Amino acid sequence: MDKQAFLDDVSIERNGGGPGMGVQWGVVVGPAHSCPAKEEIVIPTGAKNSYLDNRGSILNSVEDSAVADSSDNTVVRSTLRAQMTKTPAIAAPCPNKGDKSHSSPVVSKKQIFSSTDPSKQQHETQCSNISDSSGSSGIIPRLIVTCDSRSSRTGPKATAISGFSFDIHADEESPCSDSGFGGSPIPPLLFRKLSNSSSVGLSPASSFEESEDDFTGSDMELNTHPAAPQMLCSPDEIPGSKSWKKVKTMVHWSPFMVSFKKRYPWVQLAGHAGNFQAGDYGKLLKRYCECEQQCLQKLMADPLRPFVPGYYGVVQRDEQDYNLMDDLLADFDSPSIMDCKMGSRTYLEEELVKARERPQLRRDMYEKMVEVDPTAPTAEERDQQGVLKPRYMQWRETLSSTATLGFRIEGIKKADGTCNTSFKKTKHREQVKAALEDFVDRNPQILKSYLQRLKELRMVLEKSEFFRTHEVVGSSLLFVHEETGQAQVWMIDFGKTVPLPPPRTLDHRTPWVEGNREDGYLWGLDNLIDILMDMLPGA
Ligand SMILES: O=P(O)(O)O[C@H]1[C@H](O)[C@@H](OP(=O)(O)O)[C@H](OP(=O)(O)O)[C@@H](OP(=O)(O)O)[C@H]1O
Ligand SMILES: Nc1ncnc2c1ncn2[C@@H]1O[C@H](COP(=O)(O)OP(=O)(O)O)[C@@H](O)[C@H]1O
Repeated sequence: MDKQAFLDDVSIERNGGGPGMGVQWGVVVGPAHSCPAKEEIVIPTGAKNSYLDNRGSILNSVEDSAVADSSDNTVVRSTLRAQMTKTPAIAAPCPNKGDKSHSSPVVSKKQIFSSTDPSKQQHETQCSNISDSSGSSGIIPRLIVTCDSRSSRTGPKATAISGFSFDIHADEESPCSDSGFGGSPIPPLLFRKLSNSSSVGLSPASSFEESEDDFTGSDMELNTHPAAPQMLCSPDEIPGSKSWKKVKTMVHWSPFMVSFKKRYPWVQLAGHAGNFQAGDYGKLLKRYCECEQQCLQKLMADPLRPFVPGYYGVVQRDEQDYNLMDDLLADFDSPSIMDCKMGSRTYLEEELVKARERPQLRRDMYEKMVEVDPTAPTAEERDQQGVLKPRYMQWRETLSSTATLGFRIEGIKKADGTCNTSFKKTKHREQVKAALEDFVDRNPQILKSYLQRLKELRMVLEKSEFFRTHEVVGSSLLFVHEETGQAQVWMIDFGKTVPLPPPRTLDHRTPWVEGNREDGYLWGLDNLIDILMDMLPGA
């Protein structure tokens, strides 16, 4: 079986049998805040799709596996692992796009691959209708004031309070930055990021299991369902366990000619739940966001190309558009992963403007705030049980190292299976250093590899036309290494990376004042490199 069929629509064809014969789907679902799967639900093949759609919020970090039962029926079991991410999303519109729906060009698979050729990329930037805010809106306070405390909250529907719209259903918001800044309406309960401190977030330092391998049928048609990156997961499948490998070896030599090839574990460390699906082998589908599409497309023709996931265009699955990109974990067997959100600012300037024009109170953000620090909300905010998104974002920035170092750790998952997304208060240099030391297990080789890669990245960033001409906000560096010493870093998440109106450029180091659009990305990278240098033996 080729890679194409891998992780595509499922049909298992036994020798002489029809598609789907004897297939059952066992979906193991765990609570969103804990990694290991808990409860098992067997779903008939036909029902799987809608089930998965409905449970999109738990569809991350999953893998495929197959076993052959004693009666020679091939059974595909799908284990859905609760993710380390935020709540579900259906689409991911770009910043400054009022319309959450979109009609993007959907390309065929042939087209997808031709789109990787930068010379053929003719798609003009559509995301550039972002006004230059400098000087256009008069005096703009850096910190957004909260609502009038005399206002009352009247119920679950959006309510106007002293000129603010109370947006109780934050879940209705776009994951691509629009939300809470006067964002546009989208279907209810579809979008929201799951805070790692919120009730739907992850428990800190949780551990989880990963299936090591996967299977393909070389002599039979086997496609896994697109909506379900899957894994087999049972309580005894602890990391490093070889028992499952044995089963698969057995299947490999079964009369059904199932063959296996190496399958890597996939983990989503941060971001919006339900945003990702498995693509063909080594590829990921990320829910479509026009801004991200534009960025990735341009990046394929920029010197930064080796530092971002390969991008293959827009694909449609179950009437949903996705950006198809490389899965950066594909070349790793047992990776340790870290997501660092770069920059000194985590919201776009245009979002501030929107927030002033159409302020919306966010109860979910208020709750996330209170969960971390009950004393954080002002009296007014307590009264309103809501905060404005910019206020929340700025609070997060000053609570963490974003404001002081220009980056923050969002999550770490180590090869030993432990994961930690509880870095909201990791603020000071020494705290960050301790977390980084733990991440690399004080392994100087890994440290050096990371440093080399980051220095290369910095060099390329400094000469990248793309970087110079974009405000890069909310983008992360994804660190991936394994014990062998292999260590890589990539830039990911361009959902809030927007072009500047020509001929403006940024140096990404100048401190931000509203209007200058600076994002502090390189300042953060300088600090990150400096801390890592400090960790070198003898430093
Ligand atoms: O990390 P926590 O504290 O949960 O806060 C999140 C992050 O700041 C998200 O930024 P990022 O996407 O850069 O991770 C942001 O998404 P966007 O600004 O992208 O939309 C979420 O806004 P909402 O999606 O509006 O909830 C916000 O709730
Ligand atoms: N190309 C990729 N390859 C592997 N993992 C990825 C890739 N892109 C994202 N991830 C995983 O998903 C997480 C969230 O990604 P991100 O793009 O920030 O999502 P969102 O836009 O929902 O915030 C990352 O922390 C990482 O763990």
